Amino acid sequence: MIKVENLVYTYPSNEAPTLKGLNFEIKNGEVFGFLGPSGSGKSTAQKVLYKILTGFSGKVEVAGKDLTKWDNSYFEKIGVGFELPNHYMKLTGKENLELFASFYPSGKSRSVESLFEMVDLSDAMNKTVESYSKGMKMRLNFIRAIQHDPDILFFDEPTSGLDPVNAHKIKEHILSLKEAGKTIFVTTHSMETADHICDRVAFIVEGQLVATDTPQNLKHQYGREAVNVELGNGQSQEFPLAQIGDNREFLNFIKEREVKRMETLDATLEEVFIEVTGKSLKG
Ligand SMILES: Nc1ncnc2c1ncn2[C@@H]1O[C@H](COP(=O)(O)OP(=O)(O)OP(=O)(O)O)[C@@H](O)[C@H]1O
Repeated sequence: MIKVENLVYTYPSNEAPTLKGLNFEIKNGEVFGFLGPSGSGKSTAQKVLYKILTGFSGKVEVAGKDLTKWDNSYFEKIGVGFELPNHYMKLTGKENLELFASFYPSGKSRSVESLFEMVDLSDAMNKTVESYSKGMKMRLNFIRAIQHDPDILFFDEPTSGLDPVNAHKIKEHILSLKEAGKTIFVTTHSMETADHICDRVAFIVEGQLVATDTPQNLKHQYGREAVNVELGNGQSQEFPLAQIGDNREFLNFIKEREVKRMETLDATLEEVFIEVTGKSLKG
C-alpha cells in the first residue's frame, strides 16, 4: 500500500516545484496509473517513491511505514521497470538477471529459466543483450523488475516498444501480479494500456492531479448519456438514454430495422484527458 499526501518536489536546479501537492493512495492488489503529457511529472513522482529523489515535502507512506524511515531493505520490497532499459550490453540476458539477483537475499528470486520462458525469451537467454531488439530489452527489463518477487512494483511505460502480442502478454502478466496482491504503480502514454490494466487512473498536468477515478467512471462521466444504434445499411441514429424504454421513436426504430450494433456513447480515456486538461496526450 502506498499513501501520498500533499507531495511537493522541486529539483535542486529549479525554482518552481515539479510536483505541486499530489494526493493519492494505491491499495494492495491494485493497479494505479498516472496519465499525462510529457513533462507533467509522472516519472518524477515515481522517482520520489523509489527513493532516487529525496528532499520532498509532504507525507509518503509505503507498506505502513514513512518512506523516509525505510532503510535499504526498502529496495527488496520494491521492483522497478524503468522506461529506458539500462542493461549490461556485453553480458547475456541470463548474466544480467543473475547479476541483479545477486543484490537480493538468496532464496527469494524466481528461477531465471522460468522468467525467460514467461516472456518468450528462452532462445535469447544466452545471447548478449547488445543483440536484443528494443522490445526484447523491454521484456528483459520486466522480468528483472519482478525477479525478487517484490510486493510493490513501479512500471514506467511498460508496453513502450513492444509489438501488440508482447504488449498484451506484459499487460496480462501485470494483471497476474495484481491478482497475487501486489501494489502496482504504472505511468503510461498508452490509453489502451491504462484502460486494460488500471483499476484507477490519475490525470496529472503540470505537477497536479486533475482527476482520479476508475477508467470506466471517467469514460462514463465524460461521455454522452445517449445510445447510438447502427444499422446493417451503415446508417446510425442517436437516442437519449433517459427513459429510453418509453421512447416510442427508439422502440419503433429498432423494431422496424435491421440493427447491427447498439452502444452507449462513453468517452474514450483520451477524450477524457483532452476534456479535463485541454491538452493532447501526445504532449
Ligand atoms: N533532473 C532534473 N532536473 C531538473 N528538472 C528536471 C529533471 N528531471 C525532470 N525535470 C523536469 O521536471 C518536469 C517533469 O519531468 P518528468 O520526467 O517527471 O515528466 P514525465 O511526465 O515523466 O514526462 P515523460 O512522459 O516525457 O516521461 C519536466 O519539466 C522536466 O524538465
